Amino acid sequence: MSNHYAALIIGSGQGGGPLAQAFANAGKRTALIESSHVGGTCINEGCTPTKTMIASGRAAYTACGAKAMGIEFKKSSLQLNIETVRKRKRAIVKSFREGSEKRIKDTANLDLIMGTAKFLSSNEVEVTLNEDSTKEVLTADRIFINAGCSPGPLRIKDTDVIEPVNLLTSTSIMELSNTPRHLLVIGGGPIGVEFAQLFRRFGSQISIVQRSAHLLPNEDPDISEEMEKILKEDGITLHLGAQPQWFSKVPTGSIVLQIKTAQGETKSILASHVLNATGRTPNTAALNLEAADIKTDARGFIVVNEHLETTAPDVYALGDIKGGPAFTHISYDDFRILKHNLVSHTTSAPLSTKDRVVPYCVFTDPQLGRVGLTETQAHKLYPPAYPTNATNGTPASEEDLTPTSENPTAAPCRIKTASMPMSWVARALEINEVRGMMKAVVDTETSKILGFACLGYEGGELMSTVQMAMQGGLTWKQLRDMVFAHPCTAEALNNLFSQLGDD
Ligand SMILES: Cc1cc2nc3c(=O)[nH]c(=O)nc-3n(C[C@H](O)[C@H](O)[C@H](O)COP(=O)(O)OP(=O)(O)OC[C@H]3O[C@@H](n4cnc5c(N)ncnc54)[C@H](O)[C@@H]3O)c2cc1C
Ligand SMILES: NC(=O)c1ccc[n+]([C@@H]2O[C@H](COP(=O)([O-])OP(=O)(O)OC[C@H]3O[C@@H](n4cnc5c(N)ncnc54)[C@H](O)[C@@H]3O)[C@@H](O)[C@H]2O)c1
Repeated sequence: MSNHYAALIIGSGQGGGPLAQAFANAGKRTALIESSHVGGTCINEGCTPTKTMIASGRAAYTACGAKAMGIEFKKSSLQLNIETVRKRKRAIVKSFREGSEKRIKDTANLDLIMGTAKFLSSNEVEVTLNEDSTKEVLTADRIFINAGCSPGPLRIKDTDVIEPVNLLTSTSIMELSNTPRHLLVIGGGPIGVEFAQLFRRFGSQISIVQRSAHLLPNEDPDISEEMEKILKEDGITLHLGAQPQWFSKVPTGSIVLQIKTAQGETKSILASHVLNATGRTPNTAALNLEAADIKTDARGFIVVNEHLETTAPDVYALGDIKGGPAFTHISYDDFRILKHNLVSHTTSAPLSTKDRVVPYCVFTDPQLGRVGLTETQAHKLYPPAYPTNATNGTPASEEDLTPTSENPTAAPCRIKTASMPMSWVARALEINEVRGMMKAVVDTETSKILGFACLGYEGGELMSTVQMAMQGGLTWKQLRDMVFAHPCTAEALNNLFSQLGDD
């Protein structure tokens, strides 16, 4: 059998699996190489298991809040059975993975090869097979890299004093058979906040140490502050703007992290376990990218253009390994772009990643659904025509922005925002889910909605509703005046956008 393929895909992540099937279904001989398990991070270690476990956390939260809704447990107290949580998580992961594996194995023209790929040149890959460590050399007309990312190293001094079983990653934490007594979460990104809240609900004491001034630092500060308020209400201790110094251990066995606080003071935090949630690094080490002259950026991510082409001819990268937004739906959209451009061969213009809308949802409870520009980003994109106070960084006042004979070009800022607490939403009050807020960013010149955030119950769903409106070209005025079914959460959009005026 020839070792030459029309398409060779490295990694069966959220883009790689479907892309392999698309080539094979188009009659192209295709190989999909996977070093670990089919389905990649999302199914095995990312979205699927975390959201399954978070649903258990939600059940605990709801049960604890049931009394306020008039439902009381009379005989037994509430207890966590982590073994059941873990079993349920494993079963769902297994069913998703086996489903993907079956679809791939049932596809004609597609060889699934379990092993680790390494470039020998831009059209030659050596695979070390998992089964017996033998090596095979494969060649291909086109090669696609969908090898993803892994938890990055924890760059704090004296990390080695922590017993390996107590130094957790987003993967190992989901396999614990006991909940940590005190979990110290380093990093306040999506992984940090989701696990912090989950394990708080499972009964752990939680501290988060976040280097930047806010959790989820890419959000507007008012959204991050609302998230911080919610997590504090849940009993989580936050150390924001804190610089971790070094780890040590006390005779009782507890781990101690010394931090410099935002105020410059030294503080010690005691913990039983540490979760490293400081970010993920691309899986490029095994790939020998130099042999194919595939360039990476300063952080090690593969450099691609808007058509996902790397610096090597006929070699493409998709998903997290190319940097940028690291989400399942983005990896899948990369697949759509490549399929359109290289498999479907439609006569329409090639698709690209340029100006792609990137929605996402952080699965805390309540969720944070976000799409489009934040207020901070919108102001950068559309600065006021006459930012009088730019020198001291404060926004120009209405007066400063009124055209006068001295300042004829003065113009008000075209960006406006509307926000309101979830406690104003009838549906939220009825179901006793009033935590959070929603916020929209609009362009007053075009009436376009530029961005939307909902930190609220099922916030991802409301965000998706607004996303559809944005992508369909609806204006904020149309949403302000649209008839939504009462009492759905979406009817709150009438109230939110009414704040921007009734003309
Ligand atoms: C804890 C956690 C929670 C997450 N939650 C969400 C969420 O709720 N929503 C969301 O959109 N995203 C979430 N993500 C991110 C999401 O999982 C990724 O963005 C998504 O899986 C896309 O990954 P990918 O397609 O780039 O590759 P991956 O899914 O990472 O797959 C890469 C595959 O390549 C294989 N591989 C690597 N190197 C080689 C090699 N040399 N040879 C052969 N095979 C190789 C790997 O074994 C892996 O199977 C989460 C991530 C984590 C870690
Ligand atoms: N619901 C979702 O969509 C979801 C959930 C989980 C993960 N993800 C994806 O996974 C990716 C990785 O998530 P993540 O949270 O690990 O990474 P991240 O890079 O988003 O966040 C890491 C945070 O850790 C902080 N940090 C880094 N080093 C630190 C240190 N030494 N001390 C204190 N703080 C430190 C950073 O300031 C940053 O805010 C995300 O980009 C996201 O796209 C998505």
